[in-house]
Amino acid sequence: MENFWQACSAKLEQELTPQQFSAWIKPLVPLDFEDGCLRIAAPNRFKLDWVKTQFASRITALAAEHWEQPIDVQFVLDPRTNAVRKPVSAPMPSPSLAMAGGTDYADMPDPIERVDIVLEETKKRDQSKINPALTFDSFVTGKANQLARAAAIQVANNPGISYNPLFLYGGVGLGKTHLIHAIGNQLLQDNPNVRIRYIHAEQYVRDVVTAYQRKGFDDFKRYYHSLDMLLIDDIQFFAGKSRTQEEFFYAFEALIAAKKQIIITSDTYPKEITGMDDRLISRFDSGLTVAVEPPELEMRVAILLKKAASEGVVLNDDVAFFVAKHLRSNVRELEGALRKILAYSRFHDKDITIDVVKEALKDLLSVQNRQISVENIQKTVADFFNIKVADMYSKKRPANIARPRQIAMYLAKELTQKSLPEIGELFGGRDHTTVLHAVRKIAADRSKNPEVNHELHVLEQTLKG
Ligand SMILES: Nc1ncnc2c1ncn2[C@@H]1O[C@H](COP(=O)(O)OP(=O)(O)OP(=O)(O)O)[C@@H](O)[C@H]1O
Repeated sequence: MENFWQACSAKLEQELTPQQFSAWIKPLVPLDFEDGCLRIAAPNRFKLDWVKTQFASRITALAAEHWEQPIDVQFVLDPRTNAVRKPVSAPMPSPSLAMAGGTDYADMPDPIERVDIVLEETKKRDQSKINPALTFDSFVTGKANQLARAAAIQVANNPGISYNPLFLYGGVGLGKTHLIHAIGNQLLQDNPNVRIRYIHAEQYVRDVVTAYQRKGFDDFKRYYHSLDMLLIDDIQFFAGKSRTQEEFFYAFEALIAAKKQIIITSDTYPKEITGMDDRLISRFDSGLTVAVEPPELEMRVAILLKKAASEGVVLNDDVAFFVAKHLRSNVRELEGALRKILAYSRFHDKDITIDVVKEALKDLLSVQNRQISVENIQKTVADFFNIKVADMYSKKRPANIARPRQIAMYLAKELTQKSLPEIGELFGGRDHTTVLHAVRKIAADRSKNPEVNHELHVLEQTLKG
């Protein structure tokens, strides 16, 4: 038995990382071997459960190899630990771990060991660069992101199996980074030992440059190729960086072949990324590609209410609607506005009313309104759809003109203070019912069709500058 355990330990030491080996294998003690049954003791219930789920099959296989027959390997709680087991009142893990779920420490008998494990998990979490605050729980769902969220949950539950790579794309501040951190958090919660890494593409480029300067590509490769999950954010930053793309290609191939999960975000869908190697583009599209759309009004309201509640503030619905109606571009902008409102109301010791919001967001709202005139909208929409500005006021009605004109009317109603008759006047003296019809039609299309929503979002962003 001793011989087997020595050989088995040596083998596992080669196969595992030093941290894994010393955390999980070193503390195991072989107890006895009788009638083809080997009993191995773990020092506490936490390690026992972990070893059973993670390493039992490998150790059983090594035992069968050693004795050249099937061996019944049983993992038990170390009897000596049980004898000295006392009630525990050790400190709980750090709030960040608790927030993200983390391990259930209640069963751990030894306070020192408990602290060790917490420290080890904290170190792993730090290395992973996963932000514990960005979880599925704190992610508000709506039409705009429900598909992306469903895909993210699927991947978090079946990493490396369901969709690989998962490619999330969408405009700035729409929650892509949040979602991929949420996947990472769930994985770390399910298995604190998982080797996972979040990296922004710009950092990856810098790492490639450093590896190049220090001739350290072997270490670089070893590290990235050994991960269980790689989360890479804003991959459009790889554009034109051929050496980075080459390295990433190797990492991609190695990870996918080993059924390790890759998750990528970008500001646009794979084929639209410029300056990217074709073989990478085709690989980005080989798993599942999902868009994260700009949030619709109800979702913007829900986000404001949730973010305010997490700050301990109950926001009135009318206030949330006012803010959501005026700030349409993205969630980051909403968060910034909320921070301003909360700071303003605290500083002036005032309740949060619409008037207070108008005051607090004075600059932001005036920027929103200042640049946008109906003429500006007509020109931008005409450019976008490649028609003449004159077609905005003309009586012509072919679809390629009528639709952009309706979109321009909708945007004029949404983004300016003009009334329906005023807008009608500016569109070649049309009746206000024509404008109303256009506004309703485009609003309905927007709520049903993510592509229309995306198109309008692009136009709004362009108009807001
Ligand atoms: N659905 C959501 N629910 C709650 N918070 C959200 C949601 N979407 C975005 N956020 C928050 O908005 C901020 C911006 O989101 P995030 O950084 O994930 O955007 P992004 O799509 O990655 O943008 P970029 O392309 O600029 O990196 C973050 O603080 C994030 O937590």
